[in-house]
Amino acid sequence: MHTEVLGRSDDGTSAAAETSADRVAVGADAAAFAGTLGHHRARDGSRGAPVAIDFDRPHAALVVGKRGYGKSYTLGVLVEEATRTPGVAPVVIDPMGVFRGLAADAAGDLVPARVIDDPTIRADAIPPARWPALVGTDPDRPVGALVWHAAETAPTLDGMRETVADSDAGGDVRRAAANRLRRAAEWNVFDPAGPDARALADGAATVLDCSGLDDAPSNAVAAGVAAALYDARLGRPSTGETDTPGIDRLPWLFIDEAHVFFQGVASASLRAILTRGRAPGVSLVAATQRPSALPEVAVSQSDLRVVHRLTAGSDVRALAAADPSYLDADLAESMPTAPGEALVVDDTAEATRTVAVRTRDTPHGGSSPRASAAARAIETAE
Ligand SMILES: Nc1ncnc2c1ncn2[C@@H]1O[C@H](COP(=O)(O)OP(=O)(O)OP(=O)(O)O)[C@@H](O)[C@H]1O
Repeated sequence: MHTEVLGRSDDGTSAAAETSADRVAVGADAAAFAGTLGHHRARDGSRGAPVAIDFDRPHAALVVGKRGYGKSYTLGVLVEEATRTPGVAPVVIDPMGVFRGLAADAAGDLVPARVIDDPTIRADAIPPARWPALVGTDPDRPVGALVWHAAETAPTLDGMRETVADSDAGGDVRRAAANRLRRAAEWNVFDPAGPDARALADGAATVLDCSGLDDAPSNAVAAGVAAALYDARLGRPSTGETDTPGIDRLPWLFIDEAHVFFQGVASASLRAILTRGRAPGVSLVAATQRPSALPEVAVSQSDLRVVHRLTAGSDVRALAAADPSYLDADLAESMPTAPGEALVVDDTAEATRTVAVRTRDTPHGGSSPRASAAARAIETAE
């Protein structure tokens, strides 16, 4: 049965800008650069032809849906497929610790993946202007201004703390800034050695487990990793580095609970990928149950939208704002009803498809614990 590849036009090209991926694809089997998402689902519920997603060109994708309808599960399917695609470097920001199963044994082809339990970034991966917000202070107040100055002066958190200690600001301001930076040090996410874009782009998927971190340090990790991957593809040194750690593979950054990151200090780095990532070949797949909490640019810049069931009017409206003319029915009326079912809006082919997303080849860790399952387990043990 013919596989339809979403995100790719009939002649095999996509709307995305030319990148070095073109060179990789020359003479190669185009199917190797597409990943199976599932099958077409007809109106009567019957299963149609396979549907794949294009991994040859960079894309900006959204996966949305209310709790329990398969958003994280589908993100996992996409990571599995990206990991099996040559020339792609998948990196997952995992705020809930539900993608750890990607590193377990897979059914079918290997899914080479590693989990990093304590992700770190360089302090200077966060632009100085964003340091005050990161540590919860106002850049227009003396404490925030001192934190900003420290970030401009020193590339490491230790160096920033020294700058604050040595400053001639008033005692209260100095103490308050020192306290903020001490708390940031307690997050244990700042390390002058990390992350290395080349290590992240060695071909295996990397899952950055942020489940032990609050929103602010999780945002710091996402911002630092996004900036490192973007800079590496541009072949320019990340802040503070002297060499140019270019990477050949095309990074795909997968972010679950994306609203947390678009509302935090990571937002600017994610927006940069959305608006300028195609030329250097950096892709973003953002998943959220609350599309209305994303900035408008996250919806308008996405060229692939995988829509699981959504019922809140504000969320449906946020997506409908990007509703293309080729979506023939009202988005609310086209909403999938069952978990694992999705409406895929493909701007490249200017088409929508109803897809039954395939089952995971690695264990999915997202289901909520259920009392009924616990009771059954206790009964079996007795
Ligand atoms: N394509 C699928 N095939 C089989 N089962 C699925 C599929 N998609 C979802 N499910 C089932 O639905 C459950 C809920 O999916 P998932 O954990 O992805 O929900 P979610 O929308 O991400 O919710 P949350 O916001 O709580 O993370 C999964 O644990 C799985 O059992």
